[in-house]
Amino acid sequence: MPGVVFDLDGTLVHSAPDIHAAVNRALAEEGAEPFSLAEITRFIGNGVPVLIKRVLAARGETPDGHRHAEMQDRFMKHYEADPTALTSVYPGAEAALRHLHSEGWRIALCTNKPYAASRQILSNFGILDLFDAIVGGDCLPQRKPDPAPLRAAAAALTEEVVLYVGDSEVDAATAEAAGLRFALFTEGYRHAPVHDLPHHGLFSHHDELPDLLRHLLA
Ligand SMILES: O=C(O)COP(=O)(O)O
Ligand SMILES: [Mg+2]
Repeated sequence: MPGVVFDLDGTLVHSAPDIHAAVNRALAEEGAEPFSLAEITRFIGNGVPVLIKRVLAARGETPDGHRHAEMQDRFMKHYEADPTALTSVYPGAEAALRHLHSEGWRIALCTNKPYAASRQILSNFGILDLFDAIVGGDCLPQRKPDPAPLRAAAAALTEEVVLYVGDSEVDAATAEAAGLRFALFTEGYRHAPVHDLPHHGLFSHHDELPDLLRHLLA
C-alpha cells in the first residue's frame, strides 16, 4: 500500500489559537503587549525558533542567543502545559485518517512543531495510534523546507509511493525538494495565493482527501 505523510499545524489541526495564547502568556510575563491571532498566525510555519524570532522582531528586538532561548523556553512552558485547550481537528480530518488507515495506507507526520508537543496533540485527540512515524521540528538538525525531515518520515514508512499533505509554502517547497507529490489544504496558514504554491492536487475539506490521494497515485 502507499504511504502518506501529513503536516500538522494548519493541515490536520487548527492550532493557531493555542500558539497565539502561549505567545501572549510568555509576553505577559514581561508586561509586554499581546499580539492578535492574525499576527501570530502569519508567524507560524517554520517552527518554534523562527516563530520566536518573528515575535521578537515584530517588537523591534534583535535578540541575542540568550534572549531568544529565554523567550522560546517561556513560550514552550505555556504551550506544552495544554497544547489543545483551544485547538481543534479540522472537520473530516479524523474520518479521513481512519478511512485511509482502514484501507491499509501507512501514515506519518512531518511537522516543524517540536516532537513532544506534536505527539501530545495527536494523543489528546485520540489519533496517535494511526501514525506509523512522527518527525518533529526538533528531531533532525534540519527543519522544513529542507527536505531531510520529509525524507526521513517517508523512509520510515518504507512504502514505494509516498505523498505529502500540507497547508503552506514551506510544505510545498519541502515536497518539491524531496521529490514527492503534494496535496495542498487550502484552508490552513498559507500566505500566498494557491497558484503560487507548487502542488499536484488541492482540497478545501478533508472529506475530499481520500479520493484526491487515490487520484494522485494514478
Ligand atoms: O510549528 C510550525 O511553525 C509549523 O508547524 P507545521 O509544520 O505542522 O505546519
Ligand atoms: Mg502547516
